[in-house]
Amino acid sequence: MKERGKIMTEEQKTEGCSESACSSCSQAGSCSSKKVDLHEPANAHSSIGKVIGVVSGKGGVGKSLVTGSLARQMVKMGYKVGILDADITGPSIPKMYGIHEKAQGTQEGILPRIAKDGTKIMSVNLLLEDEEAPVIWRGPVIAGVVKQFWTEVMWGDLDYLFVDMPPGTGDVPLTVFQSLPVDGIVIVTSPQDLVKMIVKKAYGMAKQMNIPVLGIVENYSYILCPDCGKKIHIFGESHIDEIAAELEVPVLGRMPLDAALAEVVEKEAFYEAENPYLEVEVL
Ligand SMILES: Nc1ncnc2c1ncn2[C@@H]1O[C@H](COP(=O)(O)OP(=O)(O)OP(=O)(O)O)[C@@H](O)[C@H]1O
Repeated sequence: MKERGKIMTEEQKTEGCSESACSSCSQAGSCSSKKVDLHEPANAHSSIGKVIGVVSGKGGVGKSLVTGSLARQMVKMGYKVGILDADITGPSIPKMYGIHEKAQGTQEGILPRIAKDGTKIMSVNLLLEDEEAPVIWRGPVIAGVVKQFWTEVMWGDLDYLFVDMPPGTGDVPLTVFQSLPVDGIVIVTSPQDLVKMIVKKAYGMAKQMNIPVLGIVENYSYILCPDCGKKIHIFGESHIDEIAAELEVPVLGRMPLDAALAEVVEKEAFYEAENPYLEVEVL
């Protein structure tokens, strides 16, 4: 199926035939170019409503914080939520939620850890002997682990599974997009001009994989002066509206650098985090 150096889109996987053409084609029975579904089956003990990827074109823009915030929002609305930490070399989700115990396994799969607000979490840090040990694995091994977080983790009943992706458009996002039935992605960005190009790369990748972009979140948009309440745009003027209009996707929030959010992460108590800057109803 794979062509060297090319991402295969859903259309390309059918090698030129459209799905609707298949049913009326005289060679339908013997044809080898039928649409191939590369999605891996979830674990038999998982029943997952929507899978939402949280991506960023570059590192450090607050992707994990946004993943957690989206999860919190859905938990507060009464949904059953999980977070699959696909950021294998820089996992931060378990620590944010104060989880340091290892995940347990049974004959049938691996059990995610459950945070104090009920969010189910799986991360490589829940499997490593020493959570501070670096993960020095090659791309295909990392991608394989992410796939196992889908096929071997017993997620149970979830309305939403958020996938905290590693930054960029490398091996792991590609594996996630190809192997998991991702319903949509949220792109996290920061205000610098350079980011425009980077957002377009993340958007372009999702587009090529036929995955809807649900919206963009701009982080580090401003700081609020504690004395006069004025918004100070430390990274310069925002380009988010321009980008969103060009790509025809909604802006889901503009987050300031916020001491309360930083504190709840430092306290490892994200299960009680409030993020009032995201305008997300239902994803
Ligand atoms: N709006 C914010 N206000 C305060 N602190 C923030 C904000 N956004 C992110 N941070 C803090 O900045 C740090 C980096 O954020 P985070 O880990 O979410 O980034 P990331 O994009 O996931 O990073 P990486 O690309 O390395 O995975 C964290 O300590 C986080 O708590």
